[in-house]
Amino acid sequence: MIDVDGVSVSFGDATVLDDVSLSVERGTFLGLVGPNGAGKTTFLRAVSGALPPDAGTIALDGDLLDELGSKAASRRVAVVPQDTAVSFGFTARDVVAMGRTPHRGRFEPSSREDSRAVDEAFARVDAEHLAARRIDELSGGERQTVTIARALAQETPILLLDEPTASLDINHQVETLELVADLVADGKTVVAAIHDLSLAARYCDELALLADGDIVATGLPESVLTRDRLADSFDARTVLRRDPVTESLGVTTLARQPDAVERSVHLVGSGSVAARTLERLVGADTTVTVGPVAPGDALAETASLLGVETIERYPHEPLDDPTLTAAREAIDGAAVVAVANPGLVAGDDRLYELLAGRSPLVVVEETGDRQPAPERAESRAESLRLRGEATDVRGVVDAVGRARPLVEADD
Ligand SMILES: Nc1ncnc2c1ncn2[C@@H]1O[C@H](COP(=O)(O)OP(=O)(O)OP(=O)(O)O)[C@@H](O)[C@H]1O
Repeated sequence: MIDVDGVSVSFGDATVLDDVSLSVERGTFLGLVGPNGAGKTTFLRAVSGALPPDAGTIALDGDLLDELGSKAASRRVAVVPQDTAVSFGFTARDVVAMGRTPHRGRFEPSSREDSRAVDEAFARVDAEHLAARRIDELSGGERQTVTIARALAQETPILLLDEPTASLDINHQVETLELVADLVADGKTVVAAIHDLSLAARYCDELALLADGDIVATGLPESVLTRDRLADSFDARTVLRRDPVTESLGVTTLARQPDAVERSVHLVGSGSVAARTLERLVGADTTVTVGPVAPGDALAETASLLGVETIERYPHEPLDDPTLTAAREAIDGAAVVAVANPGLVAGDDRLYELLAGRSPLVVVEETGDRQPAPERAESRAESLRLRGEATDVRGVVDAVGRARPLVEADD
């Protein structure tokens, strides 16, 4: 068990960890998440004993770390650091054997016990084929595997990993975290700094969110990762949903818009252009309403994930009166109306009538992705384009910010 109590660490004037407390039960996989520079590496270095804190205590299974001595601490905690320094000329086996140093006297040769631990570590990470290779000739991912093997050869009850998946491809990310989860199932206690929140939520038993020098939340992934907390800690707008395959929490980060545009926008349209338009508008802090749109459409699904108020319509049927009234109110109430896919929208007579005199209007479409529309709809779409600010999806926030009512619409 790891007990961190009131730990503070400063570098010069900068306080990186400020009175941080955290307990990790034995046999737990704890994911340390938080923005760049939050202090995750510093926290791991403090727990490993490499960086004595300025204040507070760290205890491993009840023993104070600063009273253990470095060799005894190295028999309790192994570290897989973020940047693996390349030891030129050493073989992978030499590197893994270095994990045995805490178990030997200073000038003691390696024992049969050491050899067994090294063999087992290679077997555990399925990397026997790398043992004779030179470490400086391995790929980043292979080197990472060897570094994990070195930590396993250390045979410690606690393992700390600093961004273990950072340099790995998607298969190796999952393989590495599967391995770590197996080690935890076998009784190891693991703390890992992980940037990928979806992977962290999928594999970790618990998460600790570190931001502004303190742990702002700990607990089950779904209780720690909330939209509001991610907005506060990462300054990110996110969509959270349960992954249908893994059933764990998936986190999608919306594109951050440089400037907030605090205008109310009503978005009419359908399909992926409309969905991506919505993503950008929500990312820019506009107050958006959506519709009418049929359930199951990409726009409707995105609106539901983003918690955006949506007017629904029956698919493949003319707009009924209540839906039309709701749409008229939303369109009249918004500062700007955005139309995504004007060719499709203009094909709907009643919808087109709602939009025809509306100003200001932003018309969003992707060149090369224009929906072929029947002749009449195409000429109406052209009139919408002429009346409004025409833009592609990437430019929509700027266009909404610029859009001003046409003078004739004020008459
Ligand atoms: N040895 C050091 N001397 C001075 N400042 C340091 C030192 N180590 C870390 N810092 C500073 O402490 C802060 C936290 O760094 P740390 O590496 O712990 O963050 P992190 O959460 O691991 O970041 P990242 O996600 O980018 O890896 C940063 O502002 C960093 O510049």
